[in-house]
Amino acid sequence: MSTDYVRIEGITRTFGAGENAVHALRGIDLAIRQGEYVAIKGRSGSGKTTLLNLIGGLDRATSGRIEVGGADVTAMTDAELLTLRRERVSYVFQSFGLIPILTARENVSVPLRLNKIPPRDREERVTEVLTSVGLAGHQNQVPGQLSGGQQQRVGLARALAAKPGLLLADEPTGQLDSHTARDIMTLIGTLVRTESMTAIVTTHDPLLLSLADRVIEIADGHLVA
Ligand SMILES: Nc1ncnc2c1ncn2[C@@H]1O[C@H](COP(=O)(O)OP(=O)(O)OP(=O)(O)O)[C@@H](O)[C@H]1O
Repeated sequence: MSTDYVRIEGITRTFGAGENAVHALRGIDLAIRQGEYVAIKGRSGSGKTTLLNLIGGLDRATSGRIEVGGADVTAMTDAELLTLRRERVSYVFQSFGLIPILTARENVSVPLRLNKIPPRDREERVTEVLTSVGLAGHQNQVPGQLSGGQQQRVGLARALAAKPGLLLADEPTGQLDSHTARDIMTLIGTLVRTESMTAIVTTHDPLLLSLADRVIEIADGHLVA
């Protein structure tokens, strides 16, 4: 039996007030099963990033309810949201977000240090995730010595390191050429299965949508049926 890992009910998000109010999300209802790989498409400004930020607890909804792994994110205190992001939800960014002076290994070990994983387990896990993204031979290079695709593989390895239940990726392939972008989207699909995660990825690229299990479209803050 499949269970929902993410449950979104009646979510709205309005920025500003009065005449200047921007209704970024106007009532979103959505359920995402555990282990599902979902792609969100929509034009620029349709609300994709806003939705991802609400699911990951980086922003707060104006109204509605979001559950992640059975926990009500919309009712959490700031401290609880921090714990959620450290333990259960991780992000991959379009701009990779790696620390330039740290090697690939050191970048990947950051979330494990934050979670106070003992050094031996940490080193083992870092080797495991870097191998699973195909970077076993590049562990001691800093981001500036890696290609864009390799840097995003480090970003993915870092996101996976602490075994999150949910991976959120906002345009993870936006800075990559089409061939590398395809490799990264395929890799996310493989990792979702091998690491038994749920993943939600936004993308503008129609060619990449077919790599996800399901495609959701947002237009003007609504889901398109
Ligand atoms: N912090 C903010 N303050 C005011 N308006 C905002 C804020 N964040 C987003 N918006 C507005 O909300 C709407 C949705 O933005 P959002 O970034 O979610 O779109 P998107 O679909 O991710 O776009 P893109 O594909 O270009 O990243 C836009 O009109 C945007 O200008």
